[in-house]
Amino acid sequence: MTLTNNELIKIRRHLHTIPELALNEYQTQAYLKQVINRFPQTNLEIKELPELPTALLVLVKGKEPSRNIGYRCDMDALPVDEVNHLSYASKNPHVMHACGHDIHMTVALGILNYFSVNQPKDNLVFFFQPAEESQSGGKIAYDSNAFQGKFKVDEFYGLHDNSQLKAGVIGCRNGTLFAGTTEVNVTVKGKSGHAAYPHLANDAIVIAANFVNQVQTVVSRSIDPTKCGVITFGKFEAGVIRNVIAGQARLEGTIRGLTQTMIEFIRQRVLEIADGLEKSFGCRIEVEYNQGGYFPVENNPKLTKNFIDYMKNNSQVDFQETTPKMTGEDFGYLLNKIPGTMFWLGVESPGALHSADFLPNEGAIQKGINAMVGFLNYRMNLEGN
Ligand SMILES: CC(=O)N[C@@H](CCC[C@H](N)C(=O)O)C(=O)O
Repeated sequence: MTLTNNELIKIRRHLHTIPELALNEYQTQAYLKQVINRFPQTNLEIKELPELPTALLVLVKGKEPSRNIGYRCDMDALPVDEVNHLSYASKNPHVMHACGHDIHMTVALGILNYFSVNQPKDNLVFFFQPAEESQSGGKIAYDSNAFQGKFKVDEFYGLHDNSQLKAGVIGCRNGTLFAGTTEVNVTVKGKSGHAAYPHLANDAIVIAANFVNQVQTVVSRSIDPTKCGVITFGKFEAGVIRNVIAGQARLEGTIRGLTQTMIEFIRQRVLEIADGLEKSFGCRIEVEYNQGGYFPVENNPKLTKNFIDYMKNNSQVDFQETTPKMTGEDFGYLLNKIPGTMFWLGVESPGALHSADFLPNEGAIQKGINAMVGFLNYRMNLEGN
């Protein structure tokens, strides 16, 4: 059976109702298996990973394989409360597919469905990856030897949806597509006390507020204005009640750069600022970093040239060359180990990625499938590359 556009949309909508956070994608995995089990099984083989139990690897055996081509999509969602009133809105409280991974999985299923019906020349390895938003599922899979033996991958492709591109547009560039990131957790340890006696306490909220303000100068004052860096703190927790001075504050954020050197420079400046504030406020500030697999996403020059040439010269594809973006992706880790290409699929949403009103245009799904099926067929017939 070949999935129709209506069936693809039903699949995407079902996935949208069952969003799950990183490493908890059990309902999602069960549903993916249910869909894949309806495809012709002759050339398919499914593998699960004990080290990453919600992942799914699917091998499509080729007719005359000369290589294994990987296609990766991510499965997890975000802790966001959906505001769109949709018949297929999230049924899992406080969790939403606000980054479009439901679209990513549907496109992957569409491509997999096509090649389960039309046997490819090469072997194809589909990787349904948990934990892209945090915890680096791609890194866990690679480090636990997921891509070995029959499931070895010689080159990897993957997409991310883009709310700013028109629905169905394929965007890409050679070189760096996305930034590398480092998660940063900061704990400010002051001294709690009575709101009326600030001189006897050491207010962690005041210190943390100073910290947030001072780190803004790293990007604006310490970095060459022609280069890119980001520091965002998305979470700030402190205090228990209005009339007790908070003794502790905790911040969670992300540091980003287009190169590893930039990321390390920002990390160093943040430590220096924390050090300075410790001295001036007489407190303790603990800074922890975790880069995991969020390396800059570096597209392979040769494979990406092939990809862009195909997309540009195909009259059915609306292609746009894009600039690097400060979004992160643990596909950067896989591309650091295995050559490949990441690209954008336009979904033209009124709400941005990661926002509660993210609403991708589903017209992008079939276009993304067609573009990638066409590219994979072209790639499999390219000799000597
Ligand atoms: C495409 C996208 O939005 N990816 C996430 C990746 C998160 C990386 C890591 N957890 C961090 O926050 O640094 C992004 O936020 O860009």
